[in-house]
Amino acid sequence: MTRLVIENGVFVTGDAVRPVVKGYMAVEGDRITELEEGAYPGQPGESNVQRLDARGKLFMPGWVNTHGHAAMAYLRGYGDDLALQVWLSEKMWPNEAKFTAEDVRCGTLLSIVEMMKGGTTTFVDMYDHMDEVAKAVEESGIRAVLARGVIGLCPPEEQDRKLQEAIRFAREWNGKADGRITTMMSPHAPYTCPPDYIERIVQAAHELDLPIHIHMSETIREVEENVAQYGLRPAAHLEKLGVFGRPCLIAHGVHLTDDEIDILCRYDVRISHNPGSNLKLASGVARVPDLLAAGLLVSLGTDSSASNNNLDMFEEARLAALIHKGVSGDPTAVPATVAFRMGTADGAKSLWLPDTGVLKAGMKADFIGLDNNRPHFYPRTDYVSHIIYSASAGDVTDVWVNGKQTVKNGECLTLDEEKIKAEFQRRYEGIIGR
Ligand SMILES: CSC[C@H]1O[C@@H](n2cnc3c(O)ncnc32)[C@H](O)[C@@H]1O
Ligand SMILES: [Zn+2]
Repeated sequence: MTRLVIENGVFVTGDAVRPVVKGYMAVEGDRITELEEGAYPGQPGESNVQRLDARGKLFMPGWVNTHGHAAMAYLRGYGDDLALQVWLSEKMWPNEAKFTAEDVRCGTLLSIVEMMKGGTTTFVDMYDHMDEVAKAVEESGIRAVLARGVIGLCPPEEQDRKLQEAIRFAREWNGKADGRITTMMSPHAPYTCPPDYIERIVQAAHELDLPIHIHMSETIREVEENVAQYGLRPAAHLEKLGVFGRPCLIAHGVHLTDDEIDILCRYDVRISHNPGSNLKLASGVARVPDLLAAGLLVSLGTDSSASNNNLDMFEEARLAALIHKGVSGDPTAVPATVAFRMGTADGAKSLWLPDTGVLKAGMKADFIGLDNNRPHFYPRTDYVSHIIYSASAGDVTDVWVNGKQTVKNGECLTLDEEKIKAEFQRRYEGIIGR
């Protein structure tokens, strides 16, 4: 087996024991095997070693994007400046209904190129035509946690069909692509899935032993309608339906009361914080400092490029570090170190991926290299501060996932970016004209 040794680099590890290592990192197969200070000593008579001089490079764990809908790239810049319900029902859903499986494949590939080039090594996708998404993940080399999102506002036969499809997809793809794909069950939201349908999805998640991913409490309107319709706020409603009896990741969680935070704590529910999408749709600002103080696991997601409008996790981490300071008046509300952890280690934990999100011997080799020689990386002071407050996706030069390089010198090695962009634009024009 070839051993890759990246030497003379700066490694921002995400590991509390050794946050920064100036030295070398060895990778064998899909794992990091060594991460040590100083010069690489070599080994007597060593062969099969690929040595990479990383002078001027800064390495960190790849970003973990815990919520999104990759194929919605087609709707980037379409339906801007609207609130969630109007945006969904008048702009997104009518156009998404026209997407073919092939459209989803190509849209997902475009988003994967964007994510990988921007330093994301793991992403969550909740969508339709998920076989195509899984194939795109397999081909690209990225890691993903995938779920067929189901909306139950339809006749019973269609509900059944969607649920069966979600079950089949989740069963068939879990652990595939060398273990890079895992799956979840995903009722879209309490306002799009009737209670009995959610209960059936929960039952399926129990049978498959899989987590649940769901949008929850994104807008005030949705919370008020939940109370009006079911007499409960969303957290109590989903608790009653058994959703939190499974490992669960909720997207958004913007409008939560103290009692709801208590419910989420009781079940160790994970929260994907999507600040960019929440700001753009004017949904509000999640109580992240309170969620963190309560001991909840909070990670970062972009949501789709139709509500963001990019998939840049540097931006999401910076927004998380900035908006909670602005809203609370407390400059320590979300420090840079916390924003970094939310986008990396806590993202991985939120997805039940214990072997990624941190650079350390024994972990999966999911990491990114940044050009550390750009002006905004000076002075050489606090690297985490520079990553959160100064860096951007364009600084990423190299990406490895599961020990394989997927981006080199800013070029995607596994996918043909130019071909994907050309096909994407052709398909976009077809979708809009349909
Ligand atoms: C059933 S597939 C996923 C579904 O989710 C929709 N969606 C995209 N962004 C959001 C959001 O911020 N809140 C709720 N739903 C969202 C998307 O349009 C798909 O139909
Ligand atoms: Zn979403």
